[in-house]
Amino acid sequence: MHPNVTEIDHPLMKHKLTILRNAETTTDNFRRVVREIAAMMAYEVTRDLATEMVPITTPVADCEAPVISGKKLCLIAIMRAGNGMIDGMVELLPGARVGHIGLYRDPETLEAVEYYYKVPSDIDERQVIVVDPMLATGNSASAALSRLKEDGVSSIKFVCLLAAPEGLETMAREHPDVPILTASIDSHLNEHGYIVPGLGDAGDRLFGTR
Ligand SMILES: O=P(O)(O)OC[C@H]1O[C@H](OP(=O)(O)OP(=O)(O)O)[C@H](O)[C@@H]1O
Ligand SMILES: O=c1cc[nH]c(=O)[nH]1
Ligand SMILES: [Mg+2]
Repeated sequence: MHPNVTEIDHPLMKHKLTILRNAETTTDNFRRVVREIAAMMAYEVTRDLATEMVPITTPVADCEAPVISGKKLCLIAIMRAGNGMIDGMVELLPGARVGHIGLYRDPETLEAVEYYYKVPSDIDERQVIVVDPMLATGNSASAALSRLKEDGVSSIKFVCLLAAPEGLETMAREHPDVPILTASIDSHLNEHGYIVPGLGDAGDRLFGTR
């Protein structure tokens, strides 16, 4: 198992995940709840950001108060489904830059195929948070992380809604240095590489393409 995995244990998160898992949830509800969960995950994944004290004046007194310091943030969405999480995260992190990596999973081989790559030019100086709702075989996430490391990124975290044990194994083998935050570790992958019980195809459910 991966050395640094955090599974969020919170009733609000579990409740919202159940809405996503339910096959009867409509596209507009699915999209809205992904955005809400993503905001909660932004809160959780930034828990250890550095702060520094700055002098301010409240209506009552002068004081020193904390503000975020250290490396600037960059969110990276793995397209398509990762895009669904960006809006919720930037609501909490309005100063973050956003990059995109286009990857699709070949349905036969389950290998990740890259079709797009656009990230900020100073990506190597930023704290990077890669987001994708699904970690199934882990091939897509692993390819995205390898691509970012080629560009000199040294400080990376990975955030997903659902993780399969198989994907966590891939990440443990290929990226043990990258902390993973997930809303749930599910049971296993089925014969088509889908997470069980899962929520189906996240991209199709977000964008209504099936
Ligand atoms: O861990 P893996 O086995 O690589 O599977 C996970 C990937 O599959 C989904 O993307 P998909 O290929 O369906 O593309 P889409 O987001 O465009 O639908 C999902 O959003 C991940 O990127
Ligand atoms: O269950 C899965 C596996 C990969 N991609 C998805 O969207 N869902
Ligand atoms: Mg898909």
